[in-house]
Amino acid sequence: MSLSLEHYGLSPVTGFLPSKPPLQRLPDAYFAPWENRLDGLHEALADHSIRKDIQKLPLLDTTRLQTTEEYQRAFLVLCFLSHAYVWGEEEAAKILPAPLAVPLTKVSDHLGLHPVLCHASVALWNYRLIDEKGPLELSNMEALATFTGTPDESWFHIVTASIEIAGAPCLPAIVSALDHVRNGHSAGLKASLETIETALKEMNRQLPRMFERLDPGVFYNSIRPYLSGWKSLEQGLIYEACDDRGHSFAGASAAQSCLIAVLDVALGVVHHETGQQGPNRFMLTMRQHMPGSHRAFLEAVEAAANVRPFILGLDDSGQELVRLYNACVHQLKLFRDKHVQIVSLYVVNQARKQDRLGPQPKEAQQVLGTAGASVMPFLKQARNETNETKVSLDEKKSRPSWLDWFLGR
Ligand code: HEM
Repeated sequence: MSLSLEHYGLSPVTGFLPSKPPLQRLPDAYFAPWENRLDGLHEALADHSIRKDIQKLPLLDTTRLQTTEEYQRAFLVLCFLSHAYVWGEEEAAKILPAPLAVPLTKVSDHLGLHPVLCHASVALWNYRLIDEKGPLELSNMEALATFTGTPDESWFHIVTASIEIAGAPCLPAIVSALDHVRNGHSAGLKASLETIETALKEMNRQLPRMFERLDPGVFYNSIRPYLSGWKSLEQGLIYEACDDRGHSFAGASAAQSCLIAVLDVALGVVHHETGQQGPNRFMLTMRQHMPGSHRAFLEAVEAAANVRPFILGLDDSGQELVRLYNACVHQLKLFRDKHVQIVSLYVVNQARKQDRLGPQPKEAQQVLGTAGASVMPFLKQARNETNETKVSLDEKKSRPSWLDWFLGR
């Protein structure tokens, strides 16, 4: 049976972004203490008054939240306040106070997320349309929440969101590609792959726009520290009045983008542990930082993934489909090429500048991302694995056929 995007709360137009712009405030005035504290967050961070303020917050009852949109807004507000609380003073906090910890844990459980900032809270649910009647595109978007109040940070969040928008047509195309393969409908599969290739090209056009208004120094020194999770805290973070143990959750990273993960599984790109055999554990962990319904969609596509085995089973008359399949994989590889350049500029070079690392490339490879990955070897391997997924006609002859794959399931 065909996968239904609607069933997973996804839109054929906006993809993993909500079909309507996110709430800008929680409508119930009961939640005003949270919303008021988020207003001017960067000013409170600049004058180091944030912890004192947050400690005065009341412990609010999340059962008053009604809709999914309200839960998403509450999650965003509580995540921004929590990261401001932990990282907002010279020494990181070790305990998240109950007025944040309790509602954040409840709201994140409801959404199928960990109680920590993630790609959904910084990019998917964090934009407004400048002209409400205007188009959903970068020039008409602004971030709802930032830590720094800088245009750079807003740009960082909305360029990321605009890549999700550019990739949205991939979702219905992936669903139809799975159906066409199941029905042996080559013409339909061709149309689906063409849509995916076009969308990936648009994603690749959006990604370098990051350079236009995001200053590397501002990103590395001012924005990035707030995106970090709790892995660098020796005992992890204790969520007061929830449980007694420390939690070492990863921070926000677009490695939690379900879009890229779903493109990988749909096209049959497999990622291994860096320099080793076996599945890439970091990428699997990132799935736990995707909203539960998005993760469920990813798993459903993964369970049904049939495009690559079908392509491998084609005879010489299927060359056009092989070419199209390779074109999609190539665009995904180009995305990772551009991403490696971005990470070199915004993370590795900045880390070197700070003298935390020596000038040797080998040492620079030890830089960790906000989600805790050792960056360069991991990203380059992911890029190479994508490239190696391309199919050559010679290779096809030595691989198991589509029928072998189907019978082996
Ligand atoms: C200034 C912009 C960006 C920087 C500095 C950056 C940095 C990083 C870093 C350091 C990692 C390693 C994992 C970790 O976080 O620990 C990573 C992984 C990743 N990032 Fe980004 N990133 C940026 C923008 C984006 C955007 C806009 C996307 C797509 C929406 C994206 C998608 C990914 C993906 C999918 C991974 C996992 C590795 C892979 O699948 O190739 N990144 N990024």
